[in-house]
Parts: sequence; structure tokens; C-alpha cells
Amino acid sequence: MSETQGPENYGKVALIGLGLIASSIFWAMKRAGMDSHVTGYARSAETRETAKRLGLCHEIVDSAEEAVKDADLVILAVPVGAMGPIAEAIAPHLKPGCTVSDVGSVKKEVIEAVRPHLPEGVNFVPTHPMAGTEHSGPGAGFASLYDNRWCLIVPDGASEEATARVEAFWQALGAKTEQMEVEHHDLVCAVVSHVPHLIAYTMVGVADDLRRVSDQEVIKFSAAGFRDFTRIAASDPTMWRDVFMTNKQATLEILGRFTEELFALQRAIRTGDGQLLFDYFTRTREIRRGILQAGQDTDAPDFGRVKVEK
Ligand SMILES: NC(=O)C1=CN([C@@H]2O[C@H](COP(=O)(O)OP(=O)(O)OC[C@H]3O[C@@H](n4cnc5c(N)ncnc54)[C@H](O)[C@@H]3O)[C@@H](O)[C@H]2O)C=CC1
Ligand SMILES: O=C(O)C(=O)Cc1ccc(O)cc1
Repeated sequence: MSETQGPENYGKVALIGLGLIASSIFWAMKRAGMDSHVTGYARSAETRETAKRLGLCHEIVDSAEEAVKDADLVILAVPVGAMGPIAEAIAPHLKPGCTVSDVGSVKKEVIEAVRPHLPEGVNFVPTHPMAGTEHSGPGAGFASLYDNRWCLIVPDGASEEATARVEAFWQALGAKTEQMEVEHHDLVCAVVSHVPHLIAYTMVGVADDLRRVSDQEVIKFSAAGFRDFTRIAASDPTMWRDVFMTNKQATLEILGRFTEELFALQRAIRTGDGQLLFDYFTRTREIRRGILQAGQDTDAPDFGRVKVEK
């Protein structure tokens, strides 16, 4: 019997992809006392072996088709570009009436890639936990990753009951949930996550290219701002390539605005317009204060040093 009997309890859960996000889901389920039977699958034999060694999932199997057999909840936790092919492969093997969910950082293209493959009667409830670190792979997960973090839910036509159960599941993992419309989700994420990652990648690339500043100096004198950039720019290249390949429209829109503002600031520096810079920085400081007041200080945990609880 489950220690908790709420709607968040699914009899059998399948995790497809066994990286940071899926392994954290498993550890958080365990911490929550859920007694679902969890089956896991990852594409590489090496990842499956590591997962077994770490005690991830109750069972690790050699194909996605086998993993989803009899599952009440299937969570796709692979890079966004791999969601469609995985959905196609598992579709004929899904339990009638089950719920399929994904955790991808982009929603519109993932929904378009996954939904056409799913049989009638299967509920698709896309989600996006706004929590992560720069680490990846099965050993990167920890039970508290989702604590007090937002998990965005993009029901996009799923039944209310299936959506409510998925929300209850994420709340049991420690997250706060909010429903969002698909296009809005992709735009919000372009602003708060995708473009900031691109800026970090660019800044670290610039430092690396700049021959007048040696690599040793970059490492030795890196202050907090640049250190944060290097942490973000150490994120998984496959995952982030897929994010920009699939959230094209929103990231290009936000990047367009970003470069306009950057040119305005560049001009102010060139023309000596200190007042413009001062006013701009005063406005942006208020945004930081707003985040702190809302109790959403995302700097609080230092992910590089965060204690891994299992
Ligand atoms: N890392 C982060 O901070 C966050 C990631 N996400 C999203 O969650 C998803 C998973 O990300 P992570 O767990 O961080 O990635 P990860 O790189 O740690 O793990 C990905 C897993 O998927 C497997 N995989 C890759 N291609 C596959 C395929 N074609 N078939 C089967 N398995 C495959 C890999 O072997 C690995 O086990 C991505 O869609 C990402 O956009 C969402 C929120 C935060
Ligand atoms: O590590 C960080 O700073 C993050 O921003 C984590 C993150 C990465 C990707 C997402 O889709 C959501 C959260």
C-alpha cells in the first residue's frame, strides 16, 4: 500500500532518459514515500549500468517500449529533439488511458512532435520544472532539486483529471505548480532561461577568444559575475543545442530586443551618457529587489556546492 494515497500516486511510472531531471524525480518520489514501481530506460548501455549501480529506479530495462509496458505515468526526460522519435517508438506499447508527460525546456515543438504519435485516450500533460543545475547524467540528481521551485504545466487539451494528478505529483516532489498556455511558456522561458544561457555561452566564448587576456587570468581573477557565466556555460551542449533549435521564434524575438538594448548601452558608453546608464541600472536593480521580496532568490543555493541528498 502507498504511504500516501493521494492522486499523485501512480501504480507504475516509467522514466525515459535517466539524467539530472529523471534521477531527481526518482529520488524526490522516494523521499515523498511514494511506492510506485518505477522503471527506467536510457539510450546508452553505460548510462543504464550507472543507473543500476546508483540504485536509480526499481528496474532498468533495455528498451523504451519495455519500460512503458503497463505504466500509468510515462515521463519523457530526454533532450527536446529526442522527444518525437521516442514518442513514436513507445506509442504502440502504451497502456490504454495512461498519462504521458515530458519535462522538456521547450513546449510548442515538443507538443507538435509528440502528440501526433499518441493513441486516442492517452492523456498528454507536458510539464517543465524550472529547476536544474549545470550537471547532467544519472549521477547528477538529488531529492531536493524541485523544492519550492516552479513546475510549469501546459495541459494543451489534456483532461482536467489527468492534469490535476500530474500537478499533485509535482507538488508531492516539492514543487509549486502553475498552468501556462504553450506559446506564453516558450516566450517566458526565452526571457528567463534560454537567452540568459546564450548570453553566458557567448561571454565565456569571448573570454576564451580574447588572446590579450590569458586563460590563467580568466580563471584567477574571475569575479562572481563571470563565475556565474562559466557555471551556466558548462551546461549540457546537446540539451542546449536542442533548446535553441526548437524555441527559435521566441529566442530570436528576445535576442532582437536584447541586442537593441545592448546597442543603446554601448552608445551611452561611447557618448559618455552616464545618466542613461545610471537610470538603466537603477531600473534593473528594482527587478532584483522584486525577486528577493517574492522569496525567489535563485542565487540562494550554490549548485556547484549543493549537498547531494539521496
Ligand atoms: N538540466 C536542466 O537544468 C533542465 C532540463 N530540462 C529538460 O529536461 C530534459 C532532460 O534534461 P536532463 O535530465 O538535464 O538531461 P541529461 O543530459 O542529464 O539526461 C538526458 C538523458 O536522456 C538520455 N537520452 C538522450 N537521448 C536519448 C534518446 N534519443 N533516447 C533515449 N534516451 C536518450 C541520456 O542518455 C540521458 O540519460 C531535457 O528535455 C531538458 O530540456 C528541464 C528543466 C531543467
Ligand atoms: O542551472 C540553471 O541556472 C538553470 O537555469 C536551470 C534550468 C535549465 C533549463 C531549464 O529549462 C530550466 C532550468
